[in-house]
Amino acid sequence: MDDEAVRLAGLTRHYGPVRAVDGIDLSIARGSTVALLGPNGAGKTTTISILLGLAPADAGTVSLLGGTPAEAVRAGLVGAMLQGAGFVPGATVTDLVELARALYPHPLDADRILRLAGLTGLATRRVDRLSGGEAQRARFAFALAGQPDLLVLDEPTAALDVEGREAFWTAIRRYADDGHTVLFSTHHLHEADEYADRVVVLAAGRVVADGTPAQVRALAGARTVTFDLADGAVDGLEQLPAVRSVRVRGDRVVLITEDADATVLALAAGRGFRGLEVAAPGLEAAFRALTSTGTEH
Ligand SMILES: Nc1ncnc2c1ncn2[C@@H]1O[C@H](COP(=O)(O)OP(=O)(O)OP(=O)(O)O)[C@@H](O)[C@H]1O
Repeated sequence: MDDEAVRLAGLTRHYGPVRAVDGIDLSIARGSTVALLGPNGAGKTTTISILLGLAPADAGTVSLLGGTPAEAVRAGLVGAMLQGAGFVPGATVTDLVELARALYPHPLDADRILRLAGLTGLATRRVDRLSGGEAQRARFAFALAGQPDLLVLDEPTAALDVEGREAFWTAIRRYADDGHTVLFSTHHLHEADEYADRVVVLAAGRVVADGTPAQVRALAGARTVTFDLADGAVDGLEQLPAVRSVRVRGDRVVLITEDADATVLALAAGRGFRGLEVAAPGLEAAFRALTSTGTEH
């Protein structure tokens, strides 16, 4: 059996001048839980839509569980929870669950679906009368119903309160522990860190970091150290401890470091400088800077 659940190659999608997805290559192993982490507009939803066969790509290919997205969906191998997906008005939660079960060859038991999604007490409630968080749980129930090999969740916890989030992640963990593949998108580093075994960071339609939660957390802790060089000598700056990138603009130097204290101490021991500033560049800027390695003048 193919051990890849998802393979994206050279995926590209433009909206006019906007490069929503800009050449994404990604392979996801079966059984893994992968977070797509990125700020607003990073391209998460577009990537997920193309991956599921819901939107076309301008270029590139998608393979899901060894087939095309349409084949994988038709075979009932994929379940998805999309942002703001609508419901049939007037249907109850149970109707929704039964509809979802009817679409798949090996659905979960209806009671189990309701329990996993935290909807047992709301089984007879009309879906158009659910709160935002409850509706999100109903979308989760729909995604889970067919017991899909691959579960794709676009910002699944967006409308959930703290309790709802905890229950949701407990259910996801249980599902992933049964050997299923889970791909979810999020804005929140802590969610990616805590619940994924691999974190893929997107910014401006590109993969800018890809690693274990610990690796991505280390990158997220990066700082910029900015200063004017007293003697103008830029040689050796990239050798300072913990430095990941060096940018020089005239006399002004911007270092990205994973340990600002160590970098500044070594800098101070070796050379003169003025106007030192240390700042947290924010996740996106840190990831971008860290992925453009080396010295830039
Ligand atoms: N239908 C569309 N028409 C025009 N531009 C679009 C369309 N859909 C997305 N975009 C643009 O493509 C880029 C990527 O959007 P996308 O929704 O994929 O990002 P995202 O990472 O999911 O963001 P968010 O976290 O805000 O949902 C953004 O600049 C967005 O404005």
